[in-house]
Amino acid sequence: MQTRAIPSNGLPFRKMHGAGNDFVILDSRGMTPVCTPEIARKIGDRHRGVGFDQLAEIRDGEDADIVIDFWNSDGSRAGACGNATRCIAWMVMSETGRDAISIRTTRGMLAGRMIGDEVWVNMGPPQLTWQEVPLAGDVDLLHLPLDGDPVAVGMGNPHAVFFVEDAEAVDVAGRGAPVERDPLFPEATNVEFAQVRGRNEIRMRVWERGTGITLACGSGACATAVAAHQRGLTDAKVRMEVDGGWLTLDWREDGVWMTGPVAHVFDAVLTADWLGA
Ligand SMILES: N[C@H](CCC[C@H](N)C(=O)O)C(=O)O
Repeated sequence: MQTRAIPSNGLPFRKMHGAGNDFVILDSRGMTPVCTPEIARKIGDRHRGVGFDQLAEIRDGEDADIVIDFWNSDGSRAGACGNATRCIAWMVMSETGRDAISIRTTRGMLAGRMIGDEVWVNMGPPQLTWQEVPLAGDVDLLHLPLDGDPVAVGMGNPHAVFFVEDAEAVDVAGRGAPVERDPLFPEATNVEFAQVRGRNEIRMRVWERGTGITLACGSGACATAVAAHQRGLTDAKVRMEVDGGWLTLDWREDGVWMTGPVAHVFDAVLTADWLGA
C-alpha cells in the first residue's frame, strides 16, 4: 500500500482503550495512510515509544463511512480488532452525532450502532470452516487435535478457545505462546482460556497473536462466546469478564454483536525527529 511521508510538524495520534485493550489511533481520513510495519513497531515499543496492544489507522472508505487497518506491536497486521472497532465507532459517532455507521476492515463490512448510551459493533458472522480460520487441514473445529481439546473459531482472525476449570490458575503465557505458533495454524493464532460460570457468564483470559497477554480482546471474546454456545455450554448472549473489565456478546443471525466500555485517554503528537522522518 502506498504511504505518505511523516509530516515535518509531527504525527498526531489518539490513545484509547476498551476494557484495558489499548490502542494508538492514527486518523488519516482525507489523506494517504502513513503506517508501515516499522512505524507500528516503533510506536508500539512501551519503553521507547508510546505502546499499544494494537495500532488502528482510520482512512476514508468508498463504500463505508470509514476504513480501519489494524497493526500488532510486532509490526504484523491484525485481521480484526473488536475493541478498537468499538472505540473508533464511538469516536466517529460522537463526532458526527449519528447513531449508526458502516466500517470496512479486512474482515469485511461491519456496523456500529449507538443503542441508548452503549456502542455496539457487529463483528460479523463467525468463520466455522478450517479454510476460513485458517487451519492446516480438515479437522474437527469443535475438538481440535491439541492437548486441552480447544475449539477453533475465525472472526476475521484465528482463535483457539480452551475451556478450563479455573481461568485464574492458567499460565496464559506458558500455555498460549506454544499454541500461537502450533503448525495447525498456518497464520498462527490468538489463544483464549475460558471458564464458564453459567449459561450467561464466562470468565476469559487471552494470549494475543503478535502481542502477548492483553487485558481484553474483542474478537477473542466473540470467538469465545461462539465456541461456548456451539459446545452447548452457554446461551447466545453472554457477559464476559476479561482482565480489564466486562464485555457483552450477542451471537445473532447477522453476526456477533459486542458492547463494553470505551475510554479516550489523550491526544498527542509524535515528533518527526523521533519518528526518524
Ligand atoms: N485486541 C483485538 C484483537 C487483536 C488480534 C490480533 N492480535 C491478531 O493478530 O489477530 C480485539 O479486540 O479484537
